[in-house]
Amino acid sequence: MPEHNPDLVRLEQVSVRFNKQTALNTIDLHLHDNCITTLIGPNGAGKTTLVRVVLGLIKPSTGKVWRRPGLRIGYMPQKLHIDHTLPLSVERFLNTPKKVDKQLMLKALEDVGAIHLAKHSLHNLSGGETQRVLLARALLRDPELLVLDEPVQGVDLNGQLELYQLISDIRKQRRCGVLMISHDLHLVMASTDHVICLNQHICCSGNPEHVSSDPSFIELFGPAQASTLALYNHHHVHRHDAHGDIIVDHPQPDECSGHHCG
Ligand SMILES: Nc1ncnc2c1ncn2[C@@H]1O[C@H](COP(=O)(O)OP(=O)(O)OP(=O)(O)O)[C@@H](O)[C@H]1O
Repeated sequence: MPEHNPDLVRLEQVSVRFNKQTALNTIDLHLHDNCITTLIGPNGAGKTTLVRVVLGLIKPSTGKVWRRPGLRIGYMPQKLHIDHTLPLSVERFLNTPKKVDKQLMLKALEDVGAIHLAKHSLHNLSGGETQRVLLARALLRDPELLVLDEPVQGVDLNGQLELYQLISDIRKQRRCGVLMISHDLHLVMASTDHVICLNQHICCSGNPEHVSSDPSFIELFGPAQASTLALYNHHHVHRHDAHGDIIVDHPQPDECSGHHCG
């Protein structure tokens, strides 16, 4: 039997220029089944542009894009743009613009913990509930690749952690690939396999611990952010002995978690 190719999307030496401005510079990127890749970078770094290239909405000025033939992509936008004067239930929203299979819709709502919201008005949902409904909509196509543009925007801290956990669970259940944009590496650390730090070009990439100690990450985000991350790492790198007492494991500075996507 031929071996299953885990690649979903490959970008090779992709550059995007708008007029004379370079938004992306020679980007190499592989997205795989069952792997969460997070894009971080300052405002204007090209994160949304990169997502749009992956979605096929922007053609690169130079470089190559390959997608698995027939690839099903579920996309969760940053914000919901709807007319607040129109009454719209969650169920109806999920059936717009095209009616979807009811079982699929219920399964998607169940997977995001929002089945109880099916009949609710979309306009009365909290920030976290709205994001769950948007995520359910992205799941309707049974995607092989989920693309999430700042999925926790407008959500309080606890809600953000819950959403990242949910994204992690969805990946585990469906074994799909995930590409998401985040502004906050320390919140997303536990729920990502691979981080790409972008500032027009890829400044550094790897597992979250590796990226957080990379000099170019520290240069981009400043030492304060990096030391918060270092603290966060230390808090989480410990085990408990038979009595429940903490045994601290000291990580090596550039230790790799050994995780390989795919
Ligand atoms: N359609 C466009 N035409 C011209 N310039 C664009 C276009 N889209 C994006 N840009 C420019 O490209 C650069 C990268 O924008 P992009 O939205 O990809 O950044 P980002 O990292 O997603 O930013 P943010 O974190 O602020 O959302 C910016 O300088 C932006 O002004």
